[in-house]
Amino acid sequence: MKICIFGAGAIGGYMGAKLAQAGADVSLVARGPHLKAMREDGLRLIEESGETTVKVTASDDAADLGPQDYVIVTLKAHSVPPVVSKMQPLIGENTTIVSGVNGVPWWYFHKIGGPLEGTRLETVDPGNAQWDGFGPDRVLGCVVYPAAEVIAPGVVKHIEGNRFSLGEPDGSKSERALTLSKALADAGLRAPVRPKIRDEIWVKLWGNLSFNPISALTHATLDVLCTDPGTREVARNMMLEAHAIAEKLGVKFPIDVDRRIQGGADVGAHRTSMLQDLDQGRPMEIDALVGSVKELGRVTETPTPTIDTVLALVALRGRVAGLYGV
Ligand SMILES: NC(=O)C1=CN([C@@H]2O[C@H](COP(=O)(O)OP(=O)(O)OC[C@H]3O[C@@H](n4cnc5c(N)ncnc54)[C@H](OP(=O)(O)O)[C@@H]3O)[C@@H](O)[C@H]2O)C=CC1
Ligand SMILES: CC(C)(CO)C(=O)C(=O)O
Repeated sequence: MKICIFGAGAIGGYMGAKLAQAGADVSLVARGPHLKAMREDGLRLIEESGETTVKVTASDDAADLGPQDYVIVTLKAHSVPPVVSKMQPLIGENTTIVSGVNGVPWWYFHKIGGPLEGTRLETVDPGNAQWDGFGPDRVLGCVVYPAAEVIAPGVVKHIEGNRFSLGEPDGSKSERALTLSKALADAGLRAPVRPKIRDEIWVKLWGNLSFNPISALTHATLDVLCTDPGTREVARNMMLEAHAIAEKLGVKFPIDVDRRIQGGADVGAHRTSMLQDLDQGRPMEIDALVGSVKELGRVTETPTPTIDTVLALVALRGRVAGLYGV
């Protein structure tokens, strides 16, 4: 079974190293100095349990790797649409595409049923690049829980977590989902196949939607922004607006907003990924994490005044830094 990880940075590098260590037939698509280092010296993974270096097949050209059984996309959300055409050599008749990207996935309304079936989302899939270029039937949903970082070219530091929840858009326990789940489990990762992957997407999204832009605007860590009375209230209002949208879409939340905020506070003095991107001059994932929820507000005719306000502020912050909308 051939697995290609497209965008093998922090998350893709972590997953790729674990799969390679377990002897899976895995290849990585990356670029720049990180690719060069992985090719020359292997991929080094630093975990709490120790450090390992594994030899990997890596390229910046999908044509070197050929058709795959699974392509796991671990790019930042805004990096995917521009590379859909570059990914075509990886896609054969039965290739499954796993979307390991934060935020509202582009395939959200595929096989959801009801009047919104097939709705496309411009914020995450401008011009329908993924919908048309991959085809939604290939997609297996994924919620990424681990935290990791590329700390030097060719070196990935795992911070915490090993769960990649998988789920079919129609909720079925398909053969392709179970097969990938087993391959990931054999590599020491947790990959449960969920019947309602959208419910899990929303619980994760609750945090990314609110904590990430608030941290980028205030430079506060999670423990601070989740407990400061003012920013906690902003996060709470954003989450309640998102809750109203999600409920109209049939989502059932297993926890309430206060528990979700407490969960954020418990993570401690963590700088969210959006704040790290701002600090390090990398494009910010604003559309996938915040703009997409505003778009879903319009789709479901749900008011999103707090989300709109925070989006306007963080979008301008990103533009002023040259890291958004350029
Ligand atoms: N990191 C984390 O802890 C977590 C991340 N996530 C989510 O997972 C997704 C991936 O994030 P993360 O792993 O942090 O991102 P990274 O930026 O670390 O990884 C993406 C990698 O893809 C490379 N890349 C971009 N474009 C191309 C291209 N055209 N060809 C080849 N390589 C390319 C990037 O290179 P370059 O650096 O040169 O741009 C980078 O190495 C995001 O949606 C994120 O929100 C979710 C949970 C936690
Ligand atoms: C902050 C956290 C843990 C949840 O919003 C996260 O996923 C991120 O940093 O992007």
